[in-house]
Amino acid sequence: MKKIRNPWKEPKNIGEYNCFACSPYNSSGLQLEFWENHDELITKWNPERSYEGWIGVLHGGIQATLLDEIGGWLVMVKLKTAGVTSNMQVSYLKPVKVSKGEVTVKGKLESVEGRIAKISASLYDGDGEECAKAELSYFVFPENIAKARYQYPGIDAFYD
Ligand SMILES: CCCCCCCCCCCCCCCC(=O)SCCNC(=O)CCNC(=O)[C@H](O)C(C)(C)COP(=O)(O)OP(=O)(O)OC[C@H]1O[C@@H](n2cnc3c(N)ncnc32)[C@H](O)[C@@H]1OP(=O)(O)O
Repeated sequence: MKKIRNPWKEPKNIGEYNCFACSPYNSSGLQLEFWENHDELITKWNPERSYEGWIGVLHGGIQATLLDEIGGWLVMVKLKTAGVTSNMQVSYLKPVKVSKGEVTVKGKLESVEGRIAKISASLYDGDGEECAKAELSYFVFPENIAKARYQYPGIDAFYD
């Protein structure tokens, strides 16, 4: 698995880079990191009880955030541009027990039709069981727009 570099992780971005899911500077956020494994993008995250909905169960909104974020980074790494989520459908298959520890989220590009990228993503609990999955549509911007408006730094910035 290849580690993906976070191109915005620079002290000069403190206070500016606040993504709830991926900013290392957002103390209220998930502070996700990413890896690439062939056609998949992967993140791992250790839930704490403060992210529960029902007792002991990871809140479904947090699960949706994890599934959405893997899509955002997949667009940046695999399609080499930036996009925004235009649609996502989540299926919650089994409760994610916080006590089972680190969850793993994997995303994969399914297709690109015009400006819409279709992405599938799955969330696995600490036992490796698939507990949620999503079908995502991302509206993908041309690279020049991504660079001009979305701070997209270009693909080389994601690799050491
Ligand atoms: C300091 C460092 C910080 C770094 C910071 C990093 C953060 C790193 C996080 C990454 C990971 C995020 C992962 C979370 C993902 C979400 O959470 S995204 C947020 C949730 N989603 C949204 O907010 C989307 C809301 N929906 C929409 O904006 C619109 O419905 C959609 C999806 C853009 C589609 O709209 P549409 O009307 O079908 O499309 P349209 O208006 O034709 O085009 C949209 C825009 O693209 C432009 N465009 C499209 N195609 C072209 C083209 N070929 N040429 C030029 N312009 C074009 C259009 O001009 C238009 O621009 P504006 O008019 O808005 O200025």
